[in-house]
Amino acid sequence: MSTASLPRGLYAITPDWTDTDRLLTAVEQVLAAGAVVLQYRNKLADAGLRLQQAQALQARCRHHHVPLIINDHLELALAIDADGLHLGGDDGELAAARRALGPQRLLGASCYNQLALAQSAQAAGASYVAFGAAYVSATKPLAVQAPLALYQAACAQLACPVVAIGGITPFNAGPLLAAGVPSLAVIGGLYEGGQPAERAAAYTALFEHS
Ligand SMILES: Cc1ncc(COP(=O)(O)OP(=O)(O)O)c(N)n1
Ligand SMILES: Cc1ncsc1CCOP(=O)(O)O
Ligand SMILES: [Mg+2]
Repeated sequence: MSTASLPRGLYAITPDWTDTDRLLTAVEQVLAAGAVVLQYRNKLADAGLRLQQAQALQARCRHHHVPLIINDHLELALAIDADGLHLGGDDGELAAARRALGPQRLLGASCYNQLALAQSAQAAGASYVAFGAAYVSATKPLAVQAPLALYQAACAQLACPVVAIGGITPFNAGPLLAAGVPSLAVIGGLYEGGQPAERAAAYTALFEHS
C-alpha cells in the first residue's frame, strides 16, 4: 500500500480556540515560521464551527504547502478533503479509517506508552505513530507518560515515523531528537503566552542542523 509520508519537523496542533480570527492569525504565524504539518484539534468547537475552522485552515495550509490532519473526526476529514486523520484509541478503527481515506492520505495513531499498539497500528495502515506524553502536559495533565527508552525502541524497530507529543518545549526536545524522533507535536508551547511566530521558529530551528 502506498501512503503519503509524514515530513520531519514541527508538527503543530491547534489550540481549543473558538475565536476563529484569533486561531487563524496565530496558525498563520506558525505556518510561516516553518511548521511542516498542522493538525486541527478543537475539543470546544461544535460540528458547525469545526467545519468552518477546518475549511479556513485548509486554505492556509494549501497556501503554505503543509498537510492538514484532522483530529478525531473521519467525516470532517473526508468532507473537507483533508490530507489526513489522527485517531486515538477510542476514536474509531484504524483499518476502517484507512479504507475510507484511501491509500494516499496520512493516518496517525496514538499509541500512548505501548509499542505493541504501534505495531498493530502500522499493520492496520497507519502512516505514523505517536507516543506520549513525553513530558508533563498542561494541555492534557492526565496523559500517560511515555519514557525516553520507548522512543528509542520505537525509532529503532518501527518502519513508520514516530511522533512525540506532550509538554515538549525547545528546551526539553533534545533527548527526543537524539533518540531519533523525527516529528515533535506541540500545542501549548506554540500558543500559550503569545508570540507564536517566535515560538514556532524556536522549534523549527531544532531541525535545521540535525
Ligand atoms: C500527533 C498526536 N498524537 C497524539 C494525539 C492524542 O490523540 P488522542 O489520544 O486521541 O487524544 P486527543 O488529542 O483526541 O485528546 C494527537 N491528537 N495527535
Ligand atoms: C493531545 C495530547 N496527547 C498527549 S499529550 C497531549 C497534549 C499536547 O499538548 P502540549 O504540547 O500543550 O503538551
Ligand atoms: Mg482523539
